[in-house]
Amino acid sequence: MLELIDAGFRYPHRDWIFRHANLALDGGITSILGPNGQGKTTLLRCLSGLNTLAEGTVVRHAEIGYVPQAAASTFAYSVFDMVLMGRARKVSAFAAPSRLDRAHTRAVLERVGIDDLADRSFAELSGGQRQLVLIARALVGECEYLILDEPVSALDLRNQARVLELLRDLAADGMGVLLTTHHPEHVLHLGGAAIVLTAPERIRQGPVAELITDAVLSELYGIEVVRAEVDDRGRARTVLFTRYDTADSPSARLQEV
Ligand SMILES: Nc1ncnc2c1ncn2[C@@H]1O[C@H](COP(=O)(O)OP(=O)(O)OP(=O)(O)O)[C@@H](O)[C@H]1O
Repeated sequence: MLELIDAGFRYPHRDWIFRHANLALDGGITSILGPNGQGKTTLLRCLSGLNTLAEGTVVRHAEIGYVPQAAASTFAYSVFDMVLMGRARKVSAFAAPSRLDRAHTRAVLERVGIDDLADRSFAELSGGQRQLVLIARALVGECEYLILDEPVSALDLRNQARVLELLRDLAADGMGVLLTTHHPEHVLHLGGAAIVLTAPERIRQGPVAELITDAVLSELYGIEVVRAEVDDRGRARTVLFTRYDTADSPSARLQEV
């Protein structure tokens, strides 16, 4: 449904963010991991059509809903209107939203768990609340592929869990889901596929179970990442932890050379 073929992107007068990239996304959940500044947002924007590739081709066979990273906002709209605006592509240019559009908006607010915020001003919300509103706004447009930039970065633990479950539900309903994250343990929980950005010409894609190993994560972040199995109500669950005493770790030595 989404594809990059020999794709390259660079900002004007800058080095390549990625080059000779080949990716094929066929639906389900795909998580993108990479260190700060490696190009995750840029890659999402290229796949969404918000940035234009410098080289190669992007193929888009799906209607895309894009959820940007939550940012400060001066929009004085109510949450309800803000989400309703996501319905725009379902409403003809000169038509007012119908009762059906309003009912759909209410249903999505409930599904995301923010119906109690409907009448609040978007500008007055916290970062986490805004993040949930932006997810609702993308969903209300009934896209086929939901692309989310760090959708849980501003959320507390319960809301992180709620959004992860929502993304799994949406994928189970047939929606493609592509997200960036700095939480490898969330990627293990979500399953599906992963994309790992290590360098402009080193972008790997594969099943989470095969690609997301201690060695790959340690290389990716330059800090030792170790997995452990814990008992989660009678079932084995993998958790990850980093070694903070990095002074003697192989990755610290690697960074020194
Ligand atoms: N508009 C721009 N003009 C020039 N350089 C940019 C622009 N936007 C981003 N960059 C640079 O491109 C690189 C990749 O940025 P990007 O936001 O895609 O990274 P990221 O992996 O999403 O980072 P983070 O995890 O910190 O959000 C960074 O070095 C950034 O400084």
